[in-house]
Amino acid sequence: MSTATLPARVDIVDARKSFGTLEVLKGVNLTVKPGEVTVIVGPSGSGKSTLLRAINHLEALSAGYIAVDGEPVGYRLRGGKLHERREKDILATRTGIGFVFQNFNLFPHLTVLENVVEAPLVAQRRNRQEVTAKALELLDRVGLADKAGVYPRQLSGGQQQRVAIARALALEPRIVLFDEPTSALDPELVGEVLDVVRDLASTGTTLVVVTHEMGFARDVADTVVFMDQGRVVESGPPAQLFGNPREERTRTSLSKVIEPAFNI
Ligand SMILES: Nc1ncnc2c1ncn2[C@@H]1O[C@H](COP(=O)(O)OP(=O)(O)OP(=O)(O)O)[C@@H](O)[C@H]1O
Repeated sequence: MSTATLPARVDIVDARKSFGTLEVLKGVNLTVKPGEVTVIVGPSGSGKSTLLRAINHLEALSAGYIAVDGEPVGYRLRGGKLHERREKDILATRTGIGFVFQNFNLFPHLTVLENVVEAPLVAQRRNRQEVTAKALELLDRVGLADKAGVYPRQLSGGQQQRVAIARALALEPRIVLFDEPTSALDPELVGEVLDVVRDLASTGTTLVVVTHEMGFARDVADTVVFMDQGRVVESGPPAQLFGNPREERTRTSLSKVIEPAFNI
């Protein structure tokens, strides 16, 4: 295995983010261990997506930092101080991080195969033949080998999201971030996407998943992180968070899902 595909570790250190006067992240500290699945849950507006986007530097933090394998995202450590990186360097970091968006974000004018090969060809300047072979392999893995030549509009939401996952994996990322990957889907399509994420989790890639799917959190997460109002209230194994939380706020918020999660 090349070092490019070794699972990454993420250290989030006192992460703060404000939009104008709205403080969305109020000092988040969290470590994501290599090869583990970390699932972030919490009420709407608690800052989950903002935190996830900051890992990929789609949002710049107002203070604190996030390091992927010890390297601060978007910044360079020099003389004990953080200096902002150039856009070119940020893009290079980003290609080691796969990101799956809520709304798939596929290019509508490109075929499925073209969507998957675009980033490795353009951002990573890899060999077309090698990238195409890998893309076809990935499409097969997400159950869409027969859809390589069609356009996103010809696919269901679940299929589009599976293409988006194949596209993220084509970058051979050290970590894949999922931002509510099933929330734009009809209920009957949620399972097919979660199955692909489950399969990926079993391969030992570092995954960070923001989701409202508590059954998924319970079954697949190594660590569940409960966020509320811009802070991590509590994190730990699913059995602790859902079954025996330390914090009253976790219990109150997750109590609605504890029963369904454990009595299936
Ligand atoms: N670009 C932005 N400009 C201004 N406010 C923003 C921006 N992005 C997010 N916010 C605000 O930050 C807060 C946290 O948003 P965020 O999407 O991180 O929460 P969340 O926990 O992921 O919520 P949800 O579960 O509803 O997706 C919300 O009040 C949101 O309106």
